[in-house]
Amino acid sequence: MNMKNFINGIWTTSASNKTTDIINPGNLQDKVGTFQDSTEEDLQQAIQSAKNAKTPWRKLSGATRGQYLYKAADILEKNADEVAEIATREMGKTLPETKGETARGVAILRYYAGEGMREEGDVIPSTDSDALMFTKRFPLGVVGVITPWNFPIAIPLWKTAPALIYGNTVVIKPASESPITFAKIAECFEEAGLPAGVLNVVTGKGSVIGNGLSIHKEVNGVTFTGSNAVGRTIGANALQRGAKYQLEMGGKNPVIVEKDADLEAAADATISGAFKSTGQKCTATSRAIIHQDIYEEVKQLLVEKTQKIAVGDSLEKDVWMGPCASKSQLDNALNYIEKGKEEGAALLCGGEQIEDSNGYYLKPTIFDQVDNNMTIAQEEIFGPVIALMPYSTMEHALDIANDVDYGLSAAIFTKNVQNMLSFIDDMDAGLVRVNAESAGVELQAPFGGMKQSSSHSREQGQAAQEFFTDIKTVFVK
Ligand SMILES: NC(=O)c1ccc[n+]([C@@H]2O[C@H](COP(=O)([O-])OP(=O)(O)OC[C@H]3O[C@@H](n4cnc5c(N)ncnc54)[C@H](O)[C@@H]3O)[C@@H](O)[C@H]2O)c1
Ligand SMILES: O=CCCC(=O)C(=O)O
Repeated sequence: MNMKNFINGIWTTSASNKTTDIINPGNLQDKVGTFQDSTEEDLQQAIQSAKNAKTPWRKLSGATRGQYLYKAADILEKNADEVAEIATREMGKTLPETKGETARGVAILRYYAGEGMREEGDVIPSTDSDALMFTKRFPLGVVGVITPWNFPIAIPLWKTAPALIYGNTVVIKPASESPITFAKIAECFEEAGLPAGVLNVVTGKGSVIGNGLSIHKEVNGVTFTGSNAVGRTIGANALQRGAKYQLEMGGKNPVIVEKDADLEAAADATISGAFKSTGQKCTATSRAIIHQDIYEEVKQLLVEKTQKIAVGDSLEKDVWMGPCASKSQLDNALNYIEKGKEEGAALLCGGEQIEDSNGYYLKPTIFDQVDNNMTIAQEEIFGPVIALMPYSTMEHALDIANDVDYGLSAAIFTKNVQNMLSFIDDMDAGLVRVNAESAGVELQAPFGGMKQSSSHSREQGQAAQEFFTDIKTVFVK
């Protein structure tokens, strides 16, 4: 597909007359399509069209806006196989994973469609007995949405759907690795009859289009998911001009395995958390902190299970782990592996690219003898690499787990209630999971990180209302 920008309800080519190719990272002969290498002029048109559409859209009832989302959900459900296959070909996640993600996208749309009928304010008793005091929520106006490639369906939808239902209009810049996936979703909104200008899609370089959204004075709010380096700049740009912003960024997520845990279940969850989606989830497990008494046993289990992982073309049946999403993702993971070896960690398995393959395939990798000061224990790798570390007491485990700049998600495996409670209270992470892997976000619950993982806001569930609306306190007498 040769994707165009979607501006004011029309699929439009960029003023640059330039496009960029998208190549399947699992099969370098497979050209998935092209996208527009857009300019500031294209972005300006998209923002203007979102601005023109914002008052009529805001004036519709929430229930009416919800009907568009319900229709888009039905169309996405009908097109699910096509959307999932494009997503797999663009960013390399396996087909069962992208099918699951498409179903999640449908559910996100339906959840927020229902939001159009739910309460949006509180009545607060006034000190004046003759007065009525209440709060009412209002949309921000034009919202800029900047998204990564690793959840190319769910993340754009968990931002766009609440933005729209609460009455905002949207200009979205999807990641350059997975824009066609979002074009397919935009087509669902188009087919659902969404009024022109309410949703606009502009592709291109992050430094031009993403940055442009963050500095444009007509963009009232910016919601970003991606790396910390980029997020910091976007936040600073938005703050400087007084726009609302929300940043969801990286993680360095631990799993703690206590000696009383079901070790098989813990090992399975560690493998799944670390290597599903080729380790490219913000919630991926990248550190396994294991009680010293069971360390060798768990290590053995992890290595045995990892050696059985079928790595290959994500469109093929029975493949469990696909390629890295791009050459730069592969190179980045390989650099961290080299760094791990240089700093003295011991490679237990993996650690190298799969030669003779037709894509960016990396063997799932486990490191032993990792010190928490090592780079591989501190920095987000965003690839299929896990570092194992032993601990002696629960306090020690939590010290190791918390000794990083990030605080997105964390898991523990234990049968001991006191350990569970200590973990829930003392683990600095926005998502803490007990006897479950570190990845796994539910659309109806708040999601976001502590420390450097987030701007301390939350996405999804009802929490999304906090970002996508402003509150007015109304006093009537
Ligand atoms: N916390 C979360 O919810 C969450 C979810 C998914 C991914 N992530 C994080 O995302 C990262 C991986 O995604 P990525 O590689 O796409 O991240 P990225 O920061 O490189 O890109 C994210 C988006 O920002 C755009 N961008 C790039 N440079 C920009 C600039 N100068 N100004 C404005 N926009 C710019 C990109 O084009 C893309 O659309 C990881 O760090 C991962 O942890 C976080
Ligand atoms: O990459 C970040 C999102 C993670 C997620 O959606 C999940 O773990 O389910």
